[in-house]
Amino acid sequence: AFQHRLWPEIEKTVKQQVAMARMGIGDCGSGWQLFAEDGEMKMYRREEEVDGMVVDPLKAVHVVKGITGHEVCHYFFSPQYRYDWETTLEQMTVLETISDDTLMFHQIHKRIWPASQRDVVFWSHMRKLPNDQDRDGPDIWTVVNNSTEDPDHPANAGKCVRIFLTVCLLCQTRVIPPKDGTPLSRDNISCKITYCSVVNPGGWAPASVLRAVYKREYPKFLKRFTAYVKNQTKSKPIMY
Ligand SMILES: Cc1cccc(-c2n[nH]cc2-c2ccc(F)c(-c3ccc(S(=O)(=O)CCO)cc3)c2)n1
Repeated sequence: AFQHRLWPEIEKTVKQQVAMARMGIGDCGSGWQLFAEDGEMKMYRREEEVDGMVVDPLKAVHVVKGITGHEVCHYFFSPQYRYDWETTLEQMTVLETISDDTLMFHQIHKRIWPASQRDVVFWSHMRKLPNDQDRDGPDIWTVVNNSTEDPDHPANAGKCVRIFLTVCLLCQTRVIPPKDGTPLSRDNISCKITYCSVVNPGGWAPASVLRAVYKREYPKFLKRFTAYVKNQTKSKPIMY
C-alpha cells in the first residue's frame, strides 16, 4: 500500500509512546510525583525544564467502569465529537486524512491569561495492539497525537504561539464475566486508561502559571472526557 511520508515517524513514535505508557510509575525514586487524585484517577508529573521552559511530562492513570478501550479511543480520536468534550478548543481543522485511522489536525485553544493564545498542528493515529501479556485477554487500544509541521500553517505566523506536544492515550479493557453465564453487560467491563503527555509551550510562559494551568486543566479534562464517553455509550451496544 502507498506509504505516506509521515508513516515511518508514526510507526516509531507509536511504539515508543506505548512502551513508555506501559511503564509503571515505579518507585518514587523515578521522579514521578502524584499531584492530583480523585477516586480512581491519579495524576503524576515530573518537573522538567528545557531552555528554561516548563515541559513537565504528565502521566495520568484512571479506571472507568462500563466502557471499553476501543470506545475510549474512538471518542478521543474522532473529530466529530471533539467540541463536545474539549472545553478549551476554540477552533479545530482536519488538515489531512492520511488514512481511516490517521488524521492531521490544526487546533487553536482558548487563551490562558497572562500567556498568549496557543495553537498546535499534530498527526493523530489510532491503533489496536495485541495484548502480549495476556494472550487471550482483550486487545489494547491507543491514540497517539504528535506535533508535526504543515507548510500551510507555519508556526508563529499569526497571533498564536505554536506549542509542541506528544500525547499517548493507552486503554486496556477488563472483562469480569458474570458467574451465572448471563450475557456480558456494561456492568462486567471496565477500562484502565493511561494518558501521557509532554507539552512544550512554545513561547516563554511563567513556570508558576503553566504548572497552575496543568494542575487545574488536566484533572478537569480527563474527568470530563471519560464522563462524556460513559454518557455516549451507556445505551449503545458494547464496542470491543
Ligand atoms: C488539558 C489541558 C492541559 C493543559 C493546558 C490546557 C489548556 N487550557 N487552556 C488552553 C489549553 C491548551 C492549549 C494548547 C493546547 F495544545 C492544548 C491541548 C491539550 C490537549 C490536547 S490532546 O491531544 O490531548 C486532545 C486533543 O485536543 C491537545 C491540545 C490545550 N488543557
